[in-house]
Amino acid sequence: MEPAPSTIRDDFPILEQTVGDAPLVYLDNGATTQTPRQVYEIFEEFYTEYNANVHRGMHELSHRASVAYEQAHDRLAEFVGASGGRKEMVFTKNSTESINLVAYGLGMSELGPGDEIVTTEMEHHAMMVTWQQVAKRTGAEVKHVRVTDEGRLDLDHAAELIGDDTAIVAVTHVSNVLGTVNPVGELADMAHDHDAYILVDGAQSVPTRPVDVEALDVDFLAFSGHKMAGPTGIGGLYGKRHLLEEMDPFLFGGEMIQHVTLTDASWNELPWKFEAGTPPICEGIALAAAADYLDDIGMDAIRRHENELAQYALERLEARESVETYGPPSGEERTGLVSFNVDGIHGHDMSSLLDDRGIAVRAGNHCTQPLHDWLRIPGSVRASFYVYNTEAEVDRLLEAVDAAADELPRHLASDRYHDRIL
Ligand SMILES: Cc1ncc(COP(=O)(O)O)c(CN[C@@H](CS)C(=O)O)c1O
Repeated sequence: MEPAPSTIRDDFPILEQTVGDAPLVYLDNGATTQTPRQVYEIFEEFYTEYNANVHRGMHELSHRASVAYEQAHDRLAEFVGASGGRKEMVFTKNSTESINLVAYGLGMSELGPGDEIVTTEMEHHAMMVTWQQVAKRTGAEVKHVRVTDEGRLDLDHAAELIGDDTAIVAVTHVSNVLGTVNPVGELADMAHDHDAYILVDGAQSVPTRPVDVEALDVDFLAFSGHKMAGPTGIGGLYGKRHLLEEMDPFLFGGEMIQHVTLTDASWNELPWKFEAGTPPICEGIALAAAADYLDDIGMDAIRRHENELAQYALERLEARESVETYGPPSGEERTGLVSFNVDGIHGHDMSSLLDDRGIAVRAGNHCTQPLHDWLRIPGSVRASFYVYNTEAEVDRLLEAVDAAADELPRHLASDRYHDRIL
């Protein structure tokens, strides 16, 4: 039996507040999700009972912290379907750092002139900028798979681009703007048919649907804890064990070494080789609690709930003549987000008006400027849902969108947000 959002909401006291004189409607989950008591209570337990550094102390507290931190790696490996446990799960700060770990550990060391990196037009800057910089520094060439008019990847174009010169395919699993769910298993087959690696950006998929890295046969998967009901400052990189064994670290220091002389060093075993210095210990332990929390709801139940809310919102937005929506049309499964604009109203004004009504959305380019250039818009308004959101909250959003069309002078750019880069 899937717990209803109403019972889930009891785990998120933050949602019970009012903003201005309206109950909070938090619809910015694509940026970061809220954290249930089952996760934030980990912090009190850790800092009152067993806070200590890991792998360094020969004492009880350090032992308990080390065991919990190590087991958290095993738990997150299990969460994404990795049978290799902690040997295939590196904790990082976030998806961005996970992607950069592959860029430095593999891209910078293995790519050169003649090699090609295939990515897509819908990538977040964490992928877009990282791989363009790898190309600039190695002489490799970046190619971008086109996005169709309906916001899907053009797979025929992908098949054209992925060839014998392709060294790595770097693709988002789910678009944080379009809501599109990309066929990364198919793209992995294309990459492997040409002996290329595939790195998947799972920032918006790991929190919202079942992800099985071995069934998909991806080589690397990046994700962030704060997008999956976990804390900020912790993320993960799944990597096939043999690939991580072959990769060199790019952060050096304590913890990641085995033996050090004045002139050289040998590396620690996986995953510690890639976790230099004191890690985010409690954050990692809390992330395992977040994985437990989401699994208790059920990742397929979350996928269904996300899609249902997105369809509910999209159908209603599509029905409004003054509203333009982005991504696949209603009826086609998507993740729990809808990006849109209301004719003549700047996204920042819309976001400001919604905020006045207690509704938190995001407006801007959502760290996908090339995608917005392709959409020929300066930005978009994005409502993104999670396990605790309800249809009644979508109704609040739509009522406010309708009110904006009447209340806001057209083309008035409010100065409240314009000086902020969103
Ligand atoms: C597809 C995708 N890929 C990478 C990232 C980066 O996640 P970090 O935890 O910040 O490293 C994000 C984060 N997107 C947020 C912040 S820009 C959004 O509002 O859409 C993402 O959506």
